[in-house]
Amino acid sequence: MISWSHTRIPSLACAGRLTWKARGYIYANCETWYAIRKSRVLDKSGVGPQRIQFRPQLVYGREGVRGYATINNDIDTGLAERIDRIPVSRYRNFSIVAHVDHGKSTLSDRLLELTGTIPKGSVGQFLDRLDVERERGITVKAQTCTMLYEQNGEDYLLHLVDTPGHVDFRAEVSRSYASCGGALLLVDASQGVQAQTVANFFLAYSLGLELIPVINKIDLDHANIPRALEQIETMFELDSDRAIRVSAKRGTNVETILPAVVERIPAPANNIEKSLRCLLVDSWFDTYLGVILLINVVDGVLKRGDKVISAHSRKRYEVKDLGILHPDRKPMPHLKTGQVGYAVLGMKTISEALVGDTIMHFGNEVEALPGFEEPQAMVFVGAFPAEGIEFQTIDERINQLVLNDRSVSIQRENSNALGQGWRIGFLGTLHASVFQDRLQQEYGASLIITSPTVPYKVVWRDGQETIIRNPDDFPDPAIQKTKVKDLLEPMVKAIMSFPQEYLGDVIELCENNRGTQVDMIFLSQGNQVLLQYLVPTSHLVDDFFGKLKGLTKGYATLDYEDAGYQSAQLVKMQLLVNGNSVDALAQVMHRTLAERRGREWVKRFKKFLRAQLFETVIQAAIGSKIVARETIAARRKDVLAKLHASDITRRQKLLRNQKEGKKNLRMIGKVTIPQEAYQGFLAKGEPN
Ligand SMILES: Nc1nc2c(ncn2[C@@H]2O[C@H](COP(=O)(O)OP(=O)(O)OP(=O)(O)O)[C@@H](O)[C@H]2O)c(=O)[nH]1
Repeated sequence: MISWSHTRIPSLACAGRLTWKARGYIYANCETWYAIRKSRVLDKSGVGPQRIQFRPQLVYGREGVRGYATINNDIDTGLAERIDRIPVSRYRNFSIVAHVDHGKSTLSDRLLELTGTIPKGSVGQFLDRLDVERERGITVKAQTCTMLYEQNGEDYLLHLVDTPGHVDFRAEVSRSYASCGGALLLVDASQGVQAQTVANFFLAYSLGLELIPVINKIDLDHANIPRALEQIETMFELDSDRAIRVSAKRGTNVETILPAVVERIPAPANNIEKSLRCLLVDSWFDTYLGVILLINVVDGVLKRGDKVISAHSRKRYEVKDLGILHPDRKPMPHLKTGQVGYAVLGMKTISEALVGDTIMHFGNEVEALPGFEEPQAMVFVGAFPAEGIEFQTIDERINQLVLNDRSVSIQRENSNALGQGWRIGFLGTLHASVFQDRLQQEYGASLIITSPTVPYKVVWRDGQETIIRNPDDFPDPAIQKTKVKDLLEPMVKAIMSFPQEYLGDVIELCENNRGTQVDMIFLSQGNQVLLQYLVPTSHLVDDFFGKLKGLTKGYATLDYEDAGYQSAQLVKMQLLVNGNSVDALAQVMHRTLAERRGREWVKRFKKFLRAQLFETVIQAAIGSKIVARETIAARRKDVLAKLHASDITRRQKLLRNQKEGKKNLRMIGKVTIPQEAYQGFLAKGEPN
């Protein structure tokens, strides 16, 4: 019988020579795993490599096999000197931007292979390191990688950023643009320009980035290269003759990309003599090292042991470690102007690392860099532990996850129906579902998640403004009458792209969702339409994209941007069970939707609520006004079961007593709402 023991191994930074008994699993984080995979794994006699199996989170070997892997954490002086010899004029910082699934991560893999940064045939989509990214095939976090590229006998230092394509993660894209001189604008030849290609293009263009159009997936049978070329020319006014045609999957023609990068993307400005200014681009938490920062050295040189100060918090730190991501952390003696790399300053919590902050030399402080706007949560949900799960356990888990996803905002909340929980804010619905998946995947936690809600704004008569993230906090009609001046709802500008034949249906969908048309452009000789509508965010998060895809047989793509607040007739609808409000289910909505939704709600909740011993009344109410009502008859206990059929007086007495008893019950009794009723009501399906 095999008995497995569990051994934790130190992370790369503190590991020198790693030995383990392969009788047990060794848990390793992704980077350590990759380092082990690359290092030679030998058995005791040095014969190896042994049959060791690798998976991202796990390294394990056959029973009885002993082995060791050597992980080198010293500075690779050869590499450091090679990088040092490269002048800043031969640095190129660029990102790959595209619509979802147009092949950014696949192309990144090819470029990493071409430059020898990763071995050929590595695990696909190398820069998508999170499990959830691999499983869903989407990039959630922007990833940076340094590559060395030789051309005509000269070395170039390239910094590549693989950005997420999905609109929820747009903040990641704009942050990564800040350290880039240009971008590869990737277009799938079979799909052509899509909504997010347009949005990403305008973002890059507004920042003055040099764009190189790349047509990908030319290997596909249904690739339509002329259409893609025509679209980039008419839409973006980019010279289609200079577009590069590749198949990232097969590697066809990808070798022409890097020479174009070298030729067309400008080097970062050379400010090596200036005082140090590093822009904090990203941060993440490592159990062993604490907070790791991704920095862009805008001016000067940052060295190990340097004393630095944060422009934002004025806290002082010492540089404990720094280096490049190649693709894992490779320690270096210093990072120079134009370089993008990691730094460990000994920060204990992620809240110390404010993205957009400027790090400067202590005692030589200069003007801070402009920084970034923090992305605002666009959708909120209430989350509550399911029955049998401790609040404290999940609380720790959720906070751990938030450590690595700063864009998630979290606050504790209390519900009369579901107990203690959290109100969690996300950048969008995909972001919310990715986060839930991560929770379930990484911790196996089960949660009850309430319907998504958007942040409404209340303007009070005294001029103050409040953002309402929890529908329960929305002012009641009585308070509105006396104290509220205006109620506003958040809006988005939705950009949709789809074949023209669906135009009528899509316009109807937008109008039904209280949309206002902004613009309409016909592309590809009128075959493709680019439609822009102003839509309330609450409608967008209510599966607008799902409905759009359904109408267009999956051909439509959607992108959106924040369009501020607009005055609206808003009401809070509550669900009452025997007169008691179920706070976790309250929702704010437009007045015109209230009656229909109210009727749907009470019908739906009735389906999931089991009959009680007394009559149960389910109502949808706006303030004191009831808009819909359903009744569940009392569950009748058969009090006559043991009675002889002919005993009529006794029979009537028993029934009379039962009726009386129920009356009392109704007065004092509380409806027991099982958690499955909430779960069922909030989920999309029907009861079993
Ligand atoms: N046939 C073909 N498929 C490709 C090519 N490039 C990428 N793909 C496939 O397209 C799908 C999406 O590729 P990814 O590289 O994950 O796309 P992405 O743009 O990084 O996706 P997000 O990170 O979600 O935005 C994968 O199934 C790839 O295998 C190509 O040149 N030819």
